[in-house]
Amino acid sequence: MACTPARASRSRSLRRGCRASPPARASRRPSRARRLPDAPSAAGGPQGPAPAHVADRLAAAVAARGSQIVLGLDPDPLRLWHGPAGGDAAAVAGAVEAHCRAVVDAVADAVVAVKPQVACFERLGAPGWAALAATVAHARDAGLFVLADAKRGDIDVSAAAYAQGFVGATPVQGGSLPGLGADAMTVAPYMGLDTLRSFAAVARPDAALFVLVRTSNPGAADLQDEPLARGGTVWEHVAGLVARLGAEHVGPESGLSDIAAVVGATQPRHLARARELAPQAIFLLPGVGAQGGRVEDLAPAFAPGRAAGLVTASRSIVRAHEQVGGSPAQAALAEAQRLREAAWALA
Ligand SMILES: O=C(O)c1cc(=O)[nH]c(=O)n1[C@@H]1O[C@H](COP(=O)(O)O)[C@@H](O)[C@H]1O
Repeated sequence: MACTPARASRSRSLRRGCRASPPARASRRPSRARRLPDAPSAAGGPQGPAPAHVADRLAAAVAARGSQIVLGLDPDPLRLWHGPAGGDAAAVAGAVEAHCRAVVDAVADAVVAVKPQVACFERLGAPGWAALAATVAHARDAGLFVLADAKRGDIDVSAAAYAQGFVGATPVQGGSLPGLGADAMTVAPYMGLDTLRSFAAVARPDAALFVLVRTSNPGAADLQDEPLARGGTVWEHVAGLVARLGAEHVGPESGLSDIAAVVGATQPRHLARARELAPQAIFLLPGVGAQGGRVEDLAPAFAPGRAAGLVTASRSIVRAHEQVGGSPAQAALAEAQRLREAAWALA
């Protein structure tokens, strides 16, 4: 089929299909930048075409949906909304998928993204991966940005393979095989900047990386807070690397980069310094609720704008009914809405 300008302008996917693609292009996942803005916004109406840069796309979605909340999906087979799951891996994975679909359906109106914790699916083997893929597709159909929480890190070739699996595609004879199709993935920085570059080479231009900078767990202090001989701490150095890599690809509309930082909400005293070191990075803020963090303490994260801070919560939303009673769906939506309002009031 001939590639006309009109056809090529319809979508980024079509544009890709119409141009001569070098092999490196084949390693990138098929673009689905159009999905988020066409989804119903929190205010109700359909939105216009999506910006091209992933951070601009996310910022547009935050504005359209009126939410900076990320729904964490960490399904535990013994604590599913429809009851504990048992049987073989296929049966348990089926129950996990049904649970995740129900959770997404319940809270989609109050959140901008989902963050499936991939270990919770991978532990179920091949059926678990299928459940993850179905959950991702369901979240995308609900208009949500998808952040695969994989926390990968490895040397260049292996980093590329991980990235192809989550946010890219794998070049094969005669074409490429799509990966999971996530908009972003979490990565660990401790193998160095060259490995982050290898992830970024696959993720760019469509997907984002969320780099662990200062995590929410108590043991984060063991390594990340260690002082460096030349001054500063390990995590501050990582924040600098995030800023350096991110400065290469900043969204023209949002001013935010495609290299984001994970900064735990449990130690909010670090936020102002992190923001100083990485002024254009989107911050993912885990640790609210079950780990003791409070949205009210997170204001420095949002200094560059509303989309610069994403508050992620898993247990406090999905298990809200265990605290307040009532139906799991209603309790989850109420908690997600409470978080949304608290975060929105800060920016
Ligand atoms: O990258 C993450 O999402 C993450 C980073 C971090 O510093 N701390 C942290 O708890 N998480 C994730 O957040 C989820 C737990 O969230 P809660 O249930 O809300 O505490 C798990 O999937 C963790 O892997």
